[in-house]
Amino acid sequence: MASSTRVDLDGNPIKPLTICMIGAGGFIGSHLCEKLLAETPHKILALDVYNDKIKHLLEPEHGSPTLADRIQFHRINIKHDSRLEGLIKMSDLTINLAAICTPADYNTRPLDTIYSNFIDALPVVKYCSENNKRLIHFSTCEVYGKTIGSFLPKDSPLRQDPEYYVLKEDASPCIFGPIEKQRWSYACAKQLIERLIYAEGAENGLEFTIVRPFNWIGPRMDFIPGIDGPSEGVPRVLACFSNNLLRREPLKLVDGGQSQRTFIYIKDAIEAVQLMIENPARANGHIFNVGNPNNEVTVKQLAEMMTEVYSKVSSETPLEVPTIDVSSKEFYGVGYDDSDKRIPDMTIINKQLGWNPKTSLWDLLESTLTYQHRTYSEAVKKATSKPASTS
Ligand SMILES: NC(=O)c1ccc[n+]([C@@H]2O[C@H](COP(=O)([O-])OP(=O)(O)OC[C@H]3O[C@@H](n4cnc5c(N)ncnc54)[C@H](O)[C@@H]3O)[C@@H](O)[C@H]2O)c1
Ligand SMILES: O=c1ccn([C@@H]2O[C@H](COP(=O)(O)OP(=O)(O)O[C@H]3OC[C@@H](O)[C@H](O)[C@H]3O)[C@@H](O)[C@H]2O)c(=O)[nH]1
Repeated sequence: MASSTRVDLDGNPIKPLTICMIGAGGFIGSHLCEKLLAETPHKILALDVYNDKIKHLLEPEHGSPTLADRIQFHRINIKHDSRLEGLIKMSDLTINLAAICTPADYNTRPLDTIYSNFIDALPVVKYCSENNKRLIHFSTCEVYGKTIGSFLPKDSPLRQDPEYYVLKEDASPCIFGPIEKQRWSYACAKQLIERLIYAEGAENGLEFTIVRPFNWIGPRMDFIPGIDGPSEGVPRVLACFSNNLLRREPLKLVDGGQSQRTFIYIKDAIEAVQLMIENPARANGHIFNVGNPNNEVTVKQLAEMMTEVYSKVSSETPLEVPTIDVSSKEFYGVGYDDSDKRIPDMTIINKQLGWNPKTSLWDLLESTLTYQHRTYSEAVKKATSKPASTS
């Protein structure tokens, strides 16, 4: 529990903060709220349109009354709510997590995606800048787009050279596909809001930190279609594959599952965010990659590992044919495109905050799939065994 003698990385006492957390009810927000309440004295003004994932923190009867005293939920849609500026003014720090951030939306709802990731973030940046409030803004690793290496001939030896694929905050270009590949609507909107925040820092002195998460995964990520989200909804890959495993269906590999990702355990990643919150002098003015370069797999390898881990934690035998290939057009529709490979360079975050990820892919999948099995397996069994309606 929080003690009055907590110090930052330079040995200075950490002052209790009031934090305006926008998008606090989502996957990352729920873990950040949990950690800040458990380990720090900070107060949270939690803004979101939903609060299901933080309900356990808001109700004193389920948690400690002292924890619930330090979090206040405000059901606010930041698109149109005049309370936003007041809440930012009341806080020492604003953390903006709100976004449409599932790839299935980028090419099918590009307008909503651009509005959510650029236009809706504008007032947040403006209020922080005008009121001299610090901002931690969540961007994405997708701003890098494709690697330089992906444009080299398939057999070029340069493809093996890290210079052609490792993603560096202060050196790598942002490479997106053509406009008709609407997949890039999200990355492009995130890039423009990064540039705007950076410019507010340069011209108006805004104190900011930009976070580029590289595939953070863990419990409470997205939803299981037909259980706690729409039946036809397409969440991110962890939830898609969890859903397939829970329903004993083959896992769908988009375009053969050849794209590569590095996955990081949410609990490791949240430690980096806490360091940013509590070390403003080291974090202000920086853009940070937050990922685990040691956990790289192709999506096909991820599917195979998840199948093995799920079989272990559920004691169910895997399917004889555990995966099937599906085209991206069939799975996501027209305008889909993909990032080929995402390895974060860790130099800047290491130097500024001394942070390193810890958890291996196997271990993080084991704890996450144990959670998925415990949380959803009964509900999925019930849903799949329901007799057809007779009315
Ligand atoms: N999880 C990852 O690996 C990952 C990777 C890259 C970037 N990010 C970024 O991190 C942030 C948080 O991601 P997440 O994984 O927690 O997603 P999430 O969808 O679980 O959380 C986003 C939250 O924002 C809320 N929100 C959206 N629009 C809002 C609005 N207009 N008003 C109020 N609330 C609104 C949603 O209700 C949701 O609870 C996003 O900006 C996302 O782009 C996440
Ligand atoms: O069922 C599925 C789902 C997804 N996939 C593939 O798995 C890979 C990862 O897909 P995810 O849904 O997790 O999303 P991506 O990694 O492409 O993008 C994510 O990256 C960072 C964030 O900004 C967002 O959370 C999201 O854009 C993609 O190659 C996708 O095509 C499958 O093969 N099968």
